[in-house]
Amino acid sequence: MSEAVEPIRVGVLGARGRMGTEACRAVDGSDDMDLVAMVDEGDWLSNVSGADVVVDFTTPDVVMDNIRWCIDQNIRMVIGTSGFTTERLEEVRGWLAHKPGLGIVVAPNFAIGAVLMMEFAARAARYFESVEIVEMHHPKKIDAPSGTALRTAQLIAEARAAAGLGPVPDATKDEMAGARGTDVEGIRVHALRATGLVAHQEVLFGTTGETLTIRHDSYDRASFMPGVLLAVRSVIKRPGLTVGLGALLG
Ligand SMILES: NC(=O)C1=CN([C@@H]2O[C@H](COP(=O)(O)OP(=O)(O)OC[C@H]3O[C@@H](n4cnc5c(N)ncnc54)[C@H](OP(=O)(O)O)[C@@H]3O)[C@@H](O)[C@H]2O)C=CC1
Ligand SMILES: O=C(O)C1=N[C@H](C(=O)O)C[C@H](O)C1
Repeated sequence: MSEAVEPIRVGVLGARGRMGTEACRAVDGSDDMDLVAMVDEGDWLSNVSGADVVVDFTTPDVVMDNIRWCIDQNIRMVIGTSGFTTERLEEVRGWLAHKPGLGIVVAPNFAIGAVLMMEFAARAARYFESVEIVEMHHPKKIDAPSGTALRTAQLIAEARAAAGLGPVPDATKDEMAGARGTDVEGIRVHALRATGLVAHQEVLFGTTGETLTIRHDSYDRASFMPGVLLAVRSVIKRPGLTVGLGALLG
């Protein structure tokens, strides 16, 4: 006789937001998960204390407090909220060092196509002297550049450094503020906002006589949900900090 497996108890932070609403629906529709708490601004964070895993889709200004609290309560987390600079990731890694066995997944983008776009960009980076990132989102997005663009820039910067590439060539001397985007670890990132968009990104590489453009489009937030569920299932048996969904895809 096989033993019955207990469902994973999941709490969602930012539950009334665009992503939180979708995540609650996806968790609720999963046979192996129970949605045990839906928390939004103004609700008690302690409502998630019975959860095995907390999913966070809030805002960059509150996510670090949420992480600190969940780590203190020994609750695993799956974090989709943006704003994770290298410094923030290091801070979370430091907190987790005191809790061996506890796992957190920070995924800048849960869409499979976006994960591949980042991987392909990291792979291409060493072959092109020039690279710029253009991220395009709906106008209700409060942060810029996007978490996906930040992560892509980090990965490209790492790959360039490993290949011994110098700075991206750019003769600009006379610049109106913002015209050349923002500098993320030496990579120029441009953020566009327009009604009708959901989440889109292009990475443009250039070298002598050719360019390569890698583009990903999410047209619907449903594109993120298989990745969210995969991360919830994975974090149960994955201690430490995992950055990006790539490591969970096999
Ligand atoms: N990793 C990924 O694949 C994806 C990540 N994202 C990221 O997820 C985040 C959320 O995006 P989105 O759903 O569009 O944004 P929304 O603004 O729609 O949702 C955020 C929600 O969090 C709530 N909130 C704010 N503070 C708290 C708090 N302290 N505790 C609990 N809830 C709180 C907000 O409430 P109120 O409105 O009342 O302030 C709001 O309901 C963003 O950082 C976004 O970039 C988005 C899509 C995909
Ligand atoms: O706010 C959004 O919508 C999105 N946020 C994430 C990000 O900042 O990269 C992921 C995706 O781009 C959608």
